[in-house]
Amino acid sequence: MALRLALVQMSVGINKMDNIAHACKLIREAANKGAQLVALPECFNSPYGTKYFKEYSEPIPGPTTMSLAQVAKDCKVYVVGGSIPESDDGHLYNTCSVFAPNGEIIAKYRKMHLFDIDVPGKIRFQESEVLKAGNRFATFNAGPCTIGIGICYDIRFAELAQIYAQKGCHLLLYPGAFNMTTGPLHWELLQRARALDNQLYVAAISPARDENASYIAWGHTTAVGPWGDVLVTTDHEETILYTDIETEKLKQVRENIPLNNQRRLNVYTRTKPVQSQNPTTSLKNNDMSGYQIDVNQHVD
Ligand SMILES: O=C(O)CCC(=O)C(=O)O
Repeated sequence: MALRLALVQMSVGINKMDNIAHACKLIREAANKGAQLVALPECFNSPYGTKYFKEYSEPIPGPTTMSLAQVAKDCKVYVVGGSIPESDDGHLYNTCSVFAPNGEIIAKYRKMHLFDIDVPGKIRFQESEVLKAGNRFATFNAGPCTIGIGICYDIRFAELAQIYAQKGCHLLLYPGAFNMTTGPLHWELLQRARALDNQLYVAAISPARDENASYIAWGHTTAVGPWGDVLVTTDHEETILYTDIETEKLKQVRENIPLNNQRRLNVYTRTKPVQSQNPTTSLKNNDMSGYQIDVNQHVD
């Protein structure tokens, strides 16, 4: 049994209500073409940028998620609502809501790894200046599939994908908006890496490129199979991509290359790190300071 997926690479402008209406129109179009699950890009109701998040933010439920709930119900499809700037209790989050075909919100995911990078002369972006990171995983079931959600920068963290694989996910969906610096080399590579090392499906959904925006998205919405193969991809214009998720494929790949029976967990046991010598150097949002592998340990 397969799940028909639609990945909506939509154009996003500065008018929030227009963005919402446009997303709903494209969801209807995808549903009419037979999609059972329709996924939107990161930050689809707002331009992407720290200066926009507060102005475009809203609570959940709010105008954006209520519109998506209605269209999910009208079209009887699952909707993965990309992400929006969410306001809650004085904080802002980058949040994805998921809607069932009856319009109910069945999952909510707040971006866990905030996009803070500095590539001198190319790009500096600090989401943590305005956003708070989420701390919860989000999975849901759609037909034969269990699906895990991450948002954009989250795809760089192999651990998140691995945890979702352990939770039984067949497909990981990453609404994202890579840029003209990291997109060309990293966007597809990261999707293939996460798919291949966990032997599952991965798809990443970008907004279409707007050359006049302050943040220029790479586009190239893509879906990758459990063999690491690109199933469907595109350039940077607005479009909807379709692909089928076949859970049986995971079984086949995992039988052919049985990584899950071959892991040497007893050799690479994880240990907690010692307390940082200088607490001021510990990273924001990294409240556990991570776990690290004890490289001196060996098992005879
Ligand atoms: O990791 C990257 O290169 C881009 C990440 C990003 O754009 C985001 O998290 O929104």
